[in-house]
Amino acid sequence: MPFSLHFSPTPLITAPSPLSKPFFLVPYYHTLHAPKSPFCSSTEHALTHQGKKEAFDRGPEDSQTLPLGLRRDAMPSHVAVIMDGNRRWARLRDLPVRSGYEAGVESLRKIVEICCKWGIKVLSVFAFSSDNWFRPKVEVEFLMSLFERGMQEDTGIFFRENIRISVIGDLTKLPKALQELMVNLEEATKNNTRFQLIVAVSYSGHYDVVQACQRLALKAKCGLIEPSDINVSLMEQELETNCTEFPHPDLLIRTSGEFRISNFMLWQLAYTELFFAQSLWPDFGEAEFLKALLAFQQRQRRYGV
Ligand SMILES: CC(C)=CCC/C(C)=C/CC/C(C)=C/COP(=O)(O)OP(=O)(O)O
Repeated sequence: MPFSLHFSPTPLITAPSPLSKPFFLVPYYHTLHAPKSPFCSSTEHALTHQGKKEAFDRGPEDSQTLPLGLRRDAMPSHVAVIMDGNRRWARLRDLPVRSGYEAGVESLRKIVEICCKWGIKVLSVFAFSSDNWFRPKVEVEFLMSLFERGMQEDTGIFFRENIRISVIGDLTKLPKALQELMVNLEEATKNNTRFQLIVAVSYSGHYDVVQACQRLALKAKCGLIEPSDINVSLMEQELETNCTEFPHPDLLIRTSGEFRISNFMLWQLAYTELFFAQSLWPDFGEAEFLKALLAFQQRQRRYGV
């Protein structure tokens, strides 16, 4: 099951993740609020609009616990991740490449769960770059099948947990069935407000800037705008990250010890804080994520001022 998100302590869970431990069994946690079950008690209730309002529309202040030292008031709104090192992880274990990607999906699931618990609003992940099309066909096909399964299996979790899914990139290159699944899931979850997962597929920063320029050029050609109207704000309205309230990642994490941006969100990363982790993505878990967030909270962001 590549991308079925299991959140603790949802009663429907059959195989809880380590995070489903009661808060008092997780030693470095401290309680900021009395623990209360954050999720509603029945799927039916969760799926009604009223139930959704009552059960999920909570601000970060309702998250039960934060690890010691992590400040709620300095939490990044938008975290972007370059999930690097899946194939190396598999090779190190003499496993097929696909096992690396599958382990990568599991890692993503855990990080999404943590984002929801700790009150991060948006997570963008670089799941497939424009250049990844040049990888061996069998690998590309496997990744497409992973995306397909991710968009198909147990999508009810996105409604139960009030999660919005957005996909950015040149979707026209994807298999038609996958395009449809993505568009449908985006549409179905577009009013979910607790957390937004942005999946970048067939995406590159160059692609994004070029498609935005093309749209602006078209508007100018149709007489809707003057070329001299074009400014940062108009440009940002055309970038693919116009799907989120927080288009500029506060923090970018890249795993696997590489120190590159690799053509991810080039425009949007202008003032983003960067964090490079040694772990390969499938090994990147709660402890490492916490390290990145603590480092972020130590930074002084001056925006050139
Ligand atoms: C449903 C969903 C959103 C799935 C996401 C799956 C996932 C983890 C994709 C990552 C793909 C990718 C090309 C990573 C780069 O690391 P690499 O694999 O190239 O690793 P390497 O640097 O070791 O070769």
